[in-house]
Amino acid sequence: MTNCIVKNPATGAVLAEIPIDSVEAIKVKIAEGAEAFKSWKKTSAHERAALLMAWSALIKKNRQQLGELITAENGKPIKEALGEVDYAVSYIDWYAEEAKRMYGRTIPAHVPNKRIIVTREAIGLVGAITPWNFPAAMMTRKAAPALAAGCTFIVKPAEETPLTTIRLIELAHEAGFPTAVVQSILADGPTVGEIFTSSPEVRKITFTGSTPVGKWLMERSAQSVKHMTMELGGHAPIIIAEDADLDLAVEQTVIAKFRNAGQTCVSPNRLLVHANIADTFVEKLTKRVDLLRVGNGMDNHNEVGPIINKKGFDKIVNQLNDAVEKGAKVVIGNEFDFDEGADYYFVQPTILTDVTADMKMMQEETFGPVIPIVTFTSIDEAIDVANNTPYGLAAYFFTESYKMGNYIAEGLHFGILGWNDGAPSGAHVPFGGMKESGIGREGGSEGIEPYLETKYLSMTI
Ligand SMILES: NC(=O)c1ccc[n+]([C@@H]2O[C@H](COP(=O)([O-])OP(=O)(O)OC[C@H]3O[C@@H](n4cnc5c(N)ncnc54)[C@H](O)[C@@H]3O)[C@@H](O)[C@H]2O)c1
Ligand SMILES: N[C@@H](CC=O)C(=O)O
Repeated sequence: MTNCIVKNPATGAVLAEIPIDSVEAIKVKIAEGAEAFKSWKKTSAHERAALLMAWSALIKKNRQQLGELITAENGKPIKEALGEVDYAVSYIDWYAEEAKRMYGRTIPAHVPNKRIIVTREAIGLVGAITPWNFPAAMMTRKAAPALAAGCTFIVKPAEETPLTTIRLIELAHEAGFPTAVVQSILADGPTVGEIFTSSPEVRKITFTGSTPVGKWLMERSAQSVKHMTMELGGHAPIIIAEDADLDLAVEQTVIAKFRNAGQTCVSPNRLLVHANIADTFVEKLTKRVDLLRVGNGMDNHNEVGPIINKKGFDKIVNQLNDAVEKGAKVVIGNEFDFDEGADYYFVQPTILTDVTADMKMMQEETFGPVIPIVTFTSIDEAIDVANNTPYGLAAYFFTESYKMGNYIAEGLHFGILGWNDGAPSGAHVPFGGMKESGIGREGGSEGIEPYLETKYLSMTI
């Protein structure tokens, strides 16, 4: 591959053809990033904060253009894409503030004539790898804390959606960041993975993407003992307890599930509903889902965009066929609008009942607008089913009882919990997963920690 062909997933039209970086060119950029670290780490936190604020201002000024770029290359509805720009910039604003709070401490010494000072310093050059589903936010969620901490940064966006990243990096340079401090590279994943993991100059890898690729990067990085942040796949459950506010549960389920056509790491993949309210809930949910309009995200009326590519579409169809063959009932959906020649793929929002644990979608990430529903009769059973996955990213539950809510929250083994809340993400919270959903947290005061090392100085006075 010498060129990266970027397509509009809603139409299959080619948006851009961009030359990919050669291995040599990537190595040069890594060397430049490592060299730039020597002076960048010495800048003051206030100076770095000011540059982040200048970058944020330029992104806000270019909000509409960036939103349209996201919709063009990712497909999500323009309203969501503009929301993603705001979400992306909120990480920059947050870490512009956090840059100034990288506090150290002093430790009382064990003898009178010693003083001990603990400081935090930047790790070095960070290699970032990002997915296509949030081309702006997954990048700034890494770049902002890295730059705030004093690290230099080099990002490889997904081949499906590099245009947003390229534009964001241009804006960073326009804001005043030195060219070698924040860079992007364009090449296929395995090539960059190979280079990043084997480079002694890349001191940290921060990756958002699938669990198998994350595992591969971790294995390879062991050789040079790199710092790693892994934001990997998920298989979120929603538990609807018997006393849940069903209208609220329906509204929040729709928000959580159909954002980005279900192509979101925190998207619910299983809906567990108490048997006594299942019929009412399914009826209400179906009525609401029936209202969702599917189509090109540039049309403001559409709420569910296309699937990113044929590979993603085939996976969804395969899971649906498997479920139906094994006895699932289609309440709504399981319909498609696609054209392999033109290369676009839409999936109608789908609800399935009579779902069983042996169906593929109950174990694998679907990454599409599909809700499989299973029923339960006791909350302990629901918690066990919810936890029965190697993933541990997000989980949601709906109950009006504070006792029940706390009981469920304590029983769930997931990094992110939404109680009566289908949209728990934000720059100010520690986003991340347990088990095979990842290592480390992004966002919040926790999100800058992975870019810092601890050093202490012991002085005899
Ligand atoms: N936990 C989170 O915060 C989070 C956020 C968004 C997406 N995700 C996950 O990302 C996945 C969807 O994205 P995807 O299908 O593009 O994932 P993916 O792992 O195939 O690709 C993600 C990125 O990794 C690159 N890549 C692929 N193979 C590589 C390799 N061998 N070495 C280095 N880089 C490589 C890709 O080019 C892309 O840039 C889902 O599993 C989703 O849950 C997780
Ligand atoms: N949508 C997630 C990112 C993963 O896809 C978020 O809320 O940040």
